[in-house]
Amino acid sequence: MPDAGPRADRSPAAAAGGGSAATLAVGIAGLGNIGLDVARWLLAHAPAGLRLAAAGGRDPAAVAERLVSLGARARAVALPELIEHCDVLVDCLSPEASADLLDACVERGKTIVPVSVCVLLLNPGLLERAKRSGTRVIVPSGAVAGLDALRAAAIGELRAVRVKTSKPPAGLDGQAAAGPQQLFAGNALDACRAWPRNVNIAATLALAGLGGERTEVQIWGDPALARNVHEIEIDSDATSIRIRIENRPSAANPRSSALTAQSVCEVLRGLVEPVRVGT
Ligand SMILES: NC(=O)C1=CN([C@@H]2O[C@H](COP(=O)(O)OP(=O)(O)OC[C@H]3O[C@@H](n4cnc5c(N)ncnc54)[C@H](O)[C@@H]3O)[C@@H](O)[C@H]2O)C=CC1
Ligand SMILES: O=C([O-])CC(=O)C(=O)O
Repeated sequence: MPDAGPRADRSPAAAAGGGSAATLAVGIAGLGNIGLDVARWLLAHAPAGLRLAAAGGRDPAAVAERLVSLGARARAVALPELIEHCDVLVDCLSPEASADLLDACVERGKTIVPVSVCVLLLNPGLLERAKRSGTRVIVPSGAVAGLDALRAAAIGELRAVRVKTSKPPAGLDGQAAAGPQQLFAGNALDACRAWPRNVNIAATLALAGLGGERTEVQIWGDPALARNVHEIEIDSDATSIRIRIENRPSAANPRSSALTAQSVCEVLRGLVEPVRVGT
């Protein structure tokens, strides 16, 4: 194995593309529902090697107030500056704001963890530029399960990936009907265009598997549901998988499942934990 030399930095910060400090500085863009949950976890439970260094938003004064209310000593900055203050940028913005931030960050050679995955599917140039510049993009599993097996199946002949998302009306901009109602049927690209805040899991499945054009998506509103339900079918030459996920909606934003923030925390934990379980 080639010797990396005496100056090679093997710290978590270096592995994440950041500086040489022993502690990874995490920046959170958007202290909304998911961003706040991730911040709370970092403040209360972050493993050694991770710290909340900064948060950014449209209004830095409002971000500063939120940080104070959490008892955090992290910096509050404007969004474009956030990347300067962290090794890992967790992007918890809604899609319309996330596109601009990711565009500014993909050439900075740091690590980005974006939750609005539809933005990546709709702008494939972002991932291409990130690859060229050595910017690491870690797409969290978010509200979906089964990506480990999907990625493994994609090594072989992946034949079909289908996802049916059903949410209570409050999770779908209040679309109410007397019974279950189909709101969309088509591919993941068109689903992301039409429902960018609601089908990030479809975008994630598409990136891991068959791509946006071949990943089949249905969206249903169902007033009888109390949870966000995702039914996934994966067929390949090696396996047939059926997954049913029943996610508790977040109290602060019923569109987003509580599992999403936990998934981001698990990504962050994985950056500093030597032991990894699962693909
Ligand atoms: N990957 C996944 O499985 C999932 C992804 N999501 C994505 O996560 C996103 C965030 O979810 P939540 O935290 O629940 O939403 P939220 O609405 O509570 O938070 C959104 C944040 O974006 C900020 N923001 C919105 N527009 C902005 C603008 N123009 N400029 C600057 N900041 C702006 C808001 O101030 C807020 O801090 C969702 O919009 C959705 O796209 C949601 C659920 C699952
Ligand atoms: O949180 C969920 O259950 C799914 C969701 O909103 C998304 O995929 O964007």
